[in-house]
Amino acid sequence: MKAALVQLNSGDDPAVNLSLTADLIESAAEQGAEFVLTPEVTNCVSASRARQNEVLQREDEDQTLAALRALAAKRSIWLLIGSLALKTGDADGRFANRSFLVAPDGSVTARYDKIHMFDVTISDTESYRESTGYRPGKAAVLGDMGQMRLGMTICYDLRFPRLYRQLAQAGAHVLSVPSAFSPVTGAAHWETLLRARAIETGCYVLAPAQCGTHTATRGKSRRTYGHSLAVAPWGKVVADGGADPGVTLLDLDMERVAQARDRIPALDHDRPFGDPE
Ligand SMILES: O=C(O)CNC(=O)[C@H](CS)NC(=O)CCC(=O)C(=O)O
Repeated sequence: MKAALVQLNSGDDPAVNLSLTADLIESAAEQGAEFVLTPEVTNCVSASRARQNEVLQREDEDQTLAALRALAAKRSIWLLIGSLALKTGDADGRFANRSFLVAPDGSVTARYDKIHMFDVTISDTESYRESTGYRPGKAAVLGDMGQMRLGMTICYDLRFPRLYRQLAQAGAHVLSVPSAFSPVTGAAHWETLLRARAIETGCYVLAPAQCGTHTATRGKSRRTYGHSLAVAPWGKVVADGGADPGVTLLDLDMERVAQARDRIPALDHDRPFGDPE
């Protein structure tokens, strides 16, 4: 199966982001992609709670979701919408950071809310408090794509290997990690962590990413690392989206999943052990 990673530089206007995203998905489909993946917060990258309250919608009213479902159906492709920022109706006003797996008939077959929140101080000038704006999900999700199963994760989840192991042991062949990684941690950790998750699980790892400089909030712009990556089950990087928005194609070969697991059956070799003595 041919897959495509869509790399975006989403701003804080969902209508503009939708139009750019749809163009890139169309281009991927033109080039033969049957499975297209977009990054975390495809619909809106903004650090302004006021702006988010103004432009974000609930899932049942969200224009991006409706339009991308229609596009998947029109092109008859599988589509992973890496995530959408959505209103939830919760009393505390927090949003959901939710990933959608859309089938070629346009139906949503799986949805996953990001579990691990990026509440991190990277340096004196750079910190993130994701849990202020978003409510964390509580459940791991495996999407059914017929011949293969997709373990759905988002961005900072990447640092929690237990989630990936459980998804693989529950049947995942492919793991999605749509992201908006920081440039600093991206340069230091991104490729290594993605390759490790692929090697540990014998899964393909598909990580479409946000890139570049995003809309500024109170004079402070946010930057993301780019380099959408695809890693094969033996650990080789088979696609790299570079620094700019665009589409990167790759082949998914389920034989390679079986081969990697035959050679190193570590997924079946867990043994019980107690707390460290
Ligand atoms: O802010 C939003 O609207 C959506 N959420 C994100 O972009 C999140 C929280 S700021 N980004 C990450 O998880 C980056 C993780 C990362 O960079 C690392 O693990 O090193």
